[in-house]
Amino acid sequence: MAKIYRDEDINIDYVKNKKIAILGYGSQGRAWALNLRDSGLNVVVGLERKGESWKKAEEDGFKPLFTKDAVRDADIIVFLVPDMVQKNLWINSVKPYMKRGADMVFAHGFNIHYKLIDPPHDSDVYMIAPKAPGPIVRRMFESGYGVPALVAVYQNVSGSAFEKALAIAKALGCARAGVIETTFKEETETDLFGEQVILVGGVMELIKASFETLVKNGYQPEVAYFEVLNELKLIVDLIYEGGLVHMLKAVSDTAKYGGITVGKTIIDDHVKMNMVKALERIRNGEFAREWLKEYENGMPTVHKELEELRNSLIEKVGNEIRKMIFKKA
Ligand SMILES: NC(=O)C1=CN([C@@H]2O[C@H](COP(=O)(O)OP(=O)(O)OC[C@H]3O[C@@H](n4cnc5c(N)ncnc54)[C@H](O)[C@@H]3O)[C@@H](O)[C@H]2O)C=CC1
Ligand SMILES: CC(=O)[C@](C)(O)C(=O)O
Ligand SMILES: [Mg+2]
Ligand SMILES: [Mg+2]
Repeated sequence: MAKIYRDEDINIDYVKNKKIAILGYGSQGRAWALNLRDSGLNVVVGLERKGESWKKAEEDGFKPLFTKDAVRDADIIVFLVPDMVQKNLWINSVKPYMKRGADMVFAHGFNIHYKLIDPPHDSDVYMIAPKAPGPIVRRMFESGYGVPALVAVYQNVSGSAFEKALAIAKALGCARAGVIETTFKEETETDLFGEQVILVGGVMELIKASFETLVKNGYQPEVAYFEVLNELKLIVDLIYEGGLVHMLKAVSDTAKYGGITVGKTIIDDHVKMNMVKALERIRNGEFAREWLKEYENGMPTVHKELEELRNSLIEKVGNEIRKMIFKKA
């Protein structure tokens, strides 16, 4: 079994008096900046322009700086802007201004693994990848818990890159849950696989397909919404709390039998073959190349699909239902 590091295994002193520049104040950036500050670390937020993120950081009590000023005397530079943006930020606003030998830190291995960024040879390069969306990283920290994270070292010039990665993971609250060592390759490939095949892509398409099937066959959209979307969270909560058997114990025997037998006919060998194909495209770099091109063309596919989703029945019905059921009685 993989070694799981927890708070008591980790010494935060490795990053205690270092100046940490958090570049970006979005999903992960805000969570990192706030959690690290609350853990007593020296954080500065670096941004490219005085826009929404700048305002948000100020509201949270930071004094943001332009990237080049934030990195000038930083010991640790954390890249928390979108993956497709990191290369340009690195070339234009970090590399020419950073202190020699400053650490380069990532929350996902994409830019290093696919060689978009070529880090200087005298820098430690490591990663802390929280396995949760940014707002949850913050929410769990505030409630005294944490989300799990993976840490990895790509370059260890100082000899203490791994210890620093663990220290940051602890300051993020992740070692309250558990921190596991991985490589940039393993984190990048499994993270992309997870989000494409289940977390984002798979779950979304299962929800859409089952909703459409019910509605097309004459059932009320509201009934379909409760069945395939709202209750999904409640079932996943049971799996999260206690595993698959725990969930199966909570549902009826009818659901157990139906789920066990029919589930396999839905997620059949053909679907598993598609999963292997998706993994193959991640491993051979085909997905990364395609995504880079999509990004360079202005993300036409992403915009088109989001627009279609916004106008879809499941979103319209869901928006109305959520207004009702999340309103305090
Ligand atoms: N979203 C998440 O919960 C997770 C993200 N990650 C990783 O964390 C990193 C950051 O991702 P997110 O937090 O999702 O990013 P995000 O999309 O929330 O980042 C937004 C921030 O980047 C800035 N930004 C956007 N475009 C920019 C540009 N062209 N130049 C300079 N700054 C720009 C924005 O002003 C904002 O401050 C990525 O490597 C991602 O893979 C890892 C785990 C989960
Ligand atoms: C939230 C997370 O871990 C993801 C799905 O991998 C991501 O946002 O890239
Ligand atoms: Mg992830
Ligand atoms: Mg991801």
